[in-house]
Amino acid sequence: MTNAFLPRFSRLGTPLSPSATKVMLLGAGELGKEVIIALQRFGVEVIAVDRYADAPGMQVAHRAHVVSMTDADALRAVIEQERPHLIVPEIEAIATQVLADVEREGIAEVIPTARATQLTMNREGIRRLAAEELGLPTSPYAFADSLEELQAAIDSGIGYPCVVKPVMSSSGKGQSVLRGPEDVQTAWDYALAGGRVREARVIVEGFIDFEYEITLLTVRAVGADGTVQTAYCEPIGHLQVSGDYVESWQPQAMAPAALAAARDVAGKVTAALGGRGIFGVELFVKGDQVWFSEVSPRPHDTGLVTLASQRLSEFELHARAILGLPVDPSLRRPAASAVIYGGMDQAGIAFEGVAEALQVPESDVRLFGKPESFVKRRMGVAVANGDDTEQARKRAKLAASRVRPVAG
Ligand SMILES: Nc1ncnc2c1ncn2[C@@H]1O[C@H](COP(=O)(O)OP(=O)(O)OP(=O)(O)O)[C@@H](O)[C@H]1O
Ligand SMILES: NCC(=O)N[C@@H]1O[C@H](COP(=O)([O-])[O-])[C@@H](O)[C@H]1O
Ligand SMILES: [Mg+2]
Repeated sequence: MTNAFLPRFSRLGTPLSPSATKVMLLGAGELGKEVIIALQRFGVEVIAVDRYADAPGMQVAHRAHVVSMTDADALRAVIEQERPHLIVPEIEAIATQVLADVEREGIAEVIPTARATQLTMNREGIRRLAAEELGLPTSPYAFADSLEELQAAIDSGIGYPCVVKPVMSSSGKGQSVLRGPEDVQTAWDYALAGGRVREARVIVEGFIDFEYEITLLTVRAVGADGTVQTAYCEPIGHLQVSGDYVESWQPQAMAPAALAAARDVAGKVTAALGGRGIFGVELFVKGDQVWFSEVSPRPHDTGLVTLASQRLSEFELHARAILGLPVDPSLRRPAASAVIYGGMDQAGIAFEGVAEALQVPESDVRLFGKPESFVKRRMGVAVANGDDTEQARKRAKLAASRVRPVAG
């Protein structure tokens, strides 16, 4: 399966002509926007799909469709209408059975594989694969379908502190840390409200008292000998607030043994998911010890830092890998990223202070162009280079702080 479609890409077509190499992005947020730009630099014809109009990626794609991607019939219809060669999921909330069907029927290749998207959209799928099939170190965990089951799981081994998350959620939605029995009811209610689907199922994880956490961007791409090979970017350190990333930097210094363990875990989990493309492997680290947390079979938000740090950003690496082209994961210069939030609930906001932000040495700003702002919606990011990550972090934070969202 992996190589079946590759011969098509030994040549790249002309967009909007019969020879076009056509790629459909399912999800067209800030990460997809950068992937689309990278694909278009190779003359790929790109179709962006998302649940709302004027999503960031739609603004740079050849065509766009507004589709509820969790609606299997609607998703199937847009795929049949467009007939892309490659389907590139950019978010988790997708009717993944449709992806499995179109892959099996040979209609399109799914990046990295339909199975990878199915396993990672639900925390249970990826956690059982990693811990039970691959034997990778993870936090202790259990699944629960009711408040009583949750309490029983905590009492019979997970203990406190622990973390409760809906099995289907992302960006920290519905997630909370429990310090004692008094927190269980609140955590359960919060998880039910924050899940992506109306499913009352949660994972409860033992709290890992890590020193730092990283994203290890791992690329599976076709090498010179025609087989898929694995390449690792330098580790990305990041800071999360309420389960959502606010700052990231690269490289994160690691003890050699911890780095080796991190690569080992990332290599095993990405090999099990298969296919081509970039993966964001999330790991917790303490000393030489490494725990697998989760993996995105697509570019990772903390990887926005690679826009400044690497010769090829994670988005360019993804584009190359999926097209069967060679990759280079090397770091160019230490860098950091800092998130710019909307700060208000309003459509069509504006941004002041960009000129002042760009006065910061070696800085850059990306404004995603999301049509509607929410207080905690990520609307942009500042990135900056430095002689080391400490300097880069200071610069990125300073640049981000100078960008002021204002009512349009
Ligand atoms: N078991 C744990 N022990 C300690 N910290 C944890 C644990 N699980 C999650 N966290 C913290 O919460 C953050 C978010 O968790 P996780 O990645 O599982 O959520 P998510 O909703 O999938 O977020 P995203 O979609 O942004 O990756 C982690 O990066 C980490 O900082
Ligand atoms: N952690 C996953 C992640 O960062 N995904 C990125 O955020 C967008 C959704 O943003 P929105 O919620 O503001 O629409 C997604 O489309 C993707 O680019
Ligand atoms: Mg995560």
